Amino acid sequence: MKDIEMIEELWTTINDRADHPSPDSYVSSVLTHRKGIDKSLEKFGEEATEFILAVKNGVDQRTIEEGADVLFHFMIALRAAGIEFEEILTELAARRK
Ligand SMILES: N=c1c2ncn([C@@H]3O[C@H](COP(=O)(O)OP(=O)(O)OP(=O)(O)O)[C@@H](O)[C@H]3O)c2ncn1[C@@H]1O[C@H](COP(=O)(O)O)[C@@H](O)[C@H]1O
Repeated sequence: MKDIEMIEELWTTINDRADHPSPDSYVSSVLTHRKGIDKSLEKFGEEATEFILAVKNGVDQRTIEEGADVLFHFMIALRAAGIEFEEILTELAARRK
């Protein structure tokens, strides 16, 4: 599977978990949390901090795992904020030199 297709599939899954919450779903648990959008923002902040600390300790497999956590929780926060992933890609594309 191409990397971009994997990201697209994950975005579709996140939206599906948001639209059809399931008790077994981690994504649903964040998006339906009593704290509302604050839960996804809190998780994104935590994962970003963990990534920074991991990099400061030297790049290794753990750094990769923390990086994946940051991207995953960023995508959940986007959904919570009502922002389409496509909008981020469009903005990045507009900045191309
Ligand atoms: N990529 C991930 C992914 N990365 C991390 N995690 C989960 O994210 C959680 C974060 O770990 P933490 O240690 O921060 O969490 P915690 O302390 O248990 O949680 P909090 O109480 O702090 O929220 C763990 O439970 C991991 O299992 C993920 N859960 C799901 N996915 C993807 O999301 C899809 C949908 O998952 P579900 O919503 O669970 O169906 C899956 O098919 C995967 O592709």
